[in-house]
Formats: sequence, structure tokens, C-alpha cells
Amino acid sequence: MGTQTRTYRVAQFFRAAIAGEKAVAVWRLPNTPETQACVQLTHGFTTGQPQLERSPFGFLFCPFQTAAQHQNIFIKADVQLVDGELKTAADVPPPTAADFHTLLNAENPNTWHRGGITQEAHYQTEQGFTSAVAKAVKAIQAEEMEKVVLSRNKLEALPQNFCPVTAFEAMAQAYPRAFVSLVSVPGVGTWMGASPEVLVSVNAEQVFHTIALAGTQPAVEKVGEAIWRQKEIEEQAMVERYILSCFKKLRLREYTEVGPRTIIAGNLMHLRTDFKVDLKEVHFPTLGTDMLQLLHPTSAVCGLPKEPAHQFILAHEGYDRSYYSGYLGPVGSETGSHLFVNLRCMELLDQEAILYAGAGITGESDPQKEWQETQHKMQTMRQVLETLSN
Ligand SMILES: C=C(O[C@@H]1C=C(C(=O)O)C=C[C@H]1O)C(=O)O
Repeated sequence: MGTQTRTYRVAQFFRAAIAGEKAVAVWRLPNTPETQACVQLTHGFTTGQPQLERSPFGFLFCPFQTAAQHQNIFIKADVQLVDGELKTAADVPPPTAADFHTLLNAENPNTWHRGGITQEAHYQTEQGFTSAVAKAVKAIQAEEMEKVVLSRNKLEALPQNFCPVTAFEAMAQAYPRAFVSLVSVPGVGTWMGASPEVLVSVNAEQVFHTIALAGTQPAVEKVGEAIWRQKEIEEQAMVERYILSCFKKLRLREYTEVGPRTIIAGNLMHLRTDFKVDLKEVHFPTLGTDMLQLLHPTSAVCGLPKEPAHQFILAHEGYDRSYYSGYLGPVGSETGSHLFVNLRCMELLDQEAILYAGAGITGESDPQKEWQETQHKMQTMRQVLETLSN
């Protein structure tokens, strides 16, 4: 009986990767039961602008804005865990694979990779956030831009004996419709989240998919009874328009558009419109890569027009978004590439987590309500931490 036929738990896989100083990703796609994981056995996981079509199987993890300390990361799936079984990529040298097997069979500690020395983090206060929102409203009323997404971060204590894989499992159970992930990269850090937002996805049948997601309110029992104000309707329509402008830039005219519909994301509801393109029909095999380049950061996390909104964020947000509102997900897999916006997420420090959330600001925004909205969005991760401390 060889080690290949043994089955492993996700926690074993994750802990072996951490003990071996390797980059590792664990994820579960929306509305699917399987948890998948991959580890890269070599170093050198920074990458340039992603090329989805030519990519080997792996996991992308990209920041809001690339900088020296926040680079695009690609975790090549040297070894993957599927239904408890290991699959090793053909190009992995046998001694390298054997070293990882040795680690897998050892008792490894419950820990995770930490980020660099950039953790002189600033945390946005209620006063700081609401005054940035008030400034944004003025700038929008002065027609300097139409919309800007302002966000903030918050430090929360981790429960005693916190285990990231147990937290991942709790998230996966609590949020079946979300993209649930746990990513840990040496020198970069450890992030986990339950994202409601597809950025770019191209499935095995070559169908491209993206969504316009915006507008937020606490979830009601019956989605059909949701009532949306003009502010949210317009805010979401801006995201739609932005996606359509990207299609136009690529001279793409054949797509399907469904929505906006009300969807539930944890304790919240959003408005969502789905756009799909059959890449075989339109003969546009690189649409995924091209749209990724044009879309990120979308007006759901940055604003409209993109440039002035981006500049406003850098000037007034008052902290470093790092990988929050970047994007992440598997690429080059048997089922295609599925990238999501890194939202409803947190970054793990030693004893604490940094939670992140933002809200779309328009000319009608009320600073206090926008602060409440970020509180509600942070609840997605806070609930997971609460479940684990009980
Ligand atoms: C910015 C976030 O969410 C985004 C902003 C939304 C909004 O402004 O209503 C809604 C969904 C997301 O596209 C976040 O969760 O931090």
C-alpha cells in the first residue's frame, strides 16, 4: 500500500504546507459541496498580469493595487487535495513530492503564514470614515466623480485556539452560496473570506460570466418582498454600465444580461445582474483575460469614473487595502477559471484578525448609514469568529 492511496484531511494538508514554508490555498466554489486545496512546493509565487488561458492549474491571489509589498501571487498546484486524495502535478520532481509526503505524515502545529513588516497598520475610526464619506459626497455633488467605494478595517481578537481550517469549515457551512477561501503565503500573510462577487469566470464549456453587484440592505425573510431605494438602484446600474463599457471597448456585442435580481449574501441582500458570453460562438478565447484587465478594480469596489475614484480612495481612505477588494480563485482547473472579488474577508495576525469592508458612496449617501453598512458587512466574518468562540 503506497502513500498515494491514503486519504488526508484538509487540516493535515494545510498544516503540512505551513510547516514546510509553502504557499497554500483552500477553497469551495459557490453552491458546490467539494472543498479543494493546493500547495506550491517551490518558492517564487509572485506573478505579473494573469493570463487565464495559458495558465497551469493553480490559485491566483491579487491585491487591490499592486505595490512592492503587495504583488500578484500565483500558487501553482504542485499538489492538490481532491476528496481527501493527493494528486501531484507531472512536473514535480519526485524527491520534492516525497518531502511533502513526509511532512503530511508528521504532527504539525496549528499556525499560519504572517505578512511582512508592513503591519504598522492604521485602523480607520468612525469619525475618520464618516468624514471621508462626507468629503466624497461633496466631490460627487461637485461632479468630480459619480461614485466612490470607501472602506475601512478593524482589529478583532481571535478566539482561543483558533484554527484557520476549522474557521474555513464554519464559513463553508454558514455561506453555501459564497466563494469561501483560505490562502496562506509565506511573507505575504493569511487571508480568509466568503465572497458574494464573481469577477471573471470561464467554465469548462467556455462560457464567460461576470456580475454587476451593488446595493446593500439587511436581508429580509422573503427575497421577493425586498424593496430598493433609488440610490441603490442607481448605484448598481453604474456597475452594469461599467461592465457594458468594457464589452464595448473589446467590441463585443453578443452577451446575455439577466437582472438586476435581489440576492442574499449572509446577513445582507444585494442587487445583481449576470452577464454571460459563449466564447465558442463569439470566437473570443481571450475574453476572460481581457475583461479581467479592464474590470479590476470594478466600480463595485473602486468607483466611477475609475481614475478619479481611485485617486480619491488613495487620498482619503487613510489605510492600506492590501489584498482586500483584490481578487482570488482557481485558474486553469478542470472546471475552468473562477475569480472572485476579495470581500467579506479578514487577514489573520497572531492573536487577532483584521476585518475589512466598504460601501458605495453616491451623491445621496448619508455618512452614518454608510458606516452602519460597513458594520453589517463585517458581520459576515465576525459571525464566524463568534461561532468558534462558543
Ligand atoms: C465593498 C464591499 O461590497 C461591495 C459593495 C456593495 C455596495 O456598495 O452596496 C455591495 C456589494 C459589493 O460589491 C464590501 O463587502 O466590502
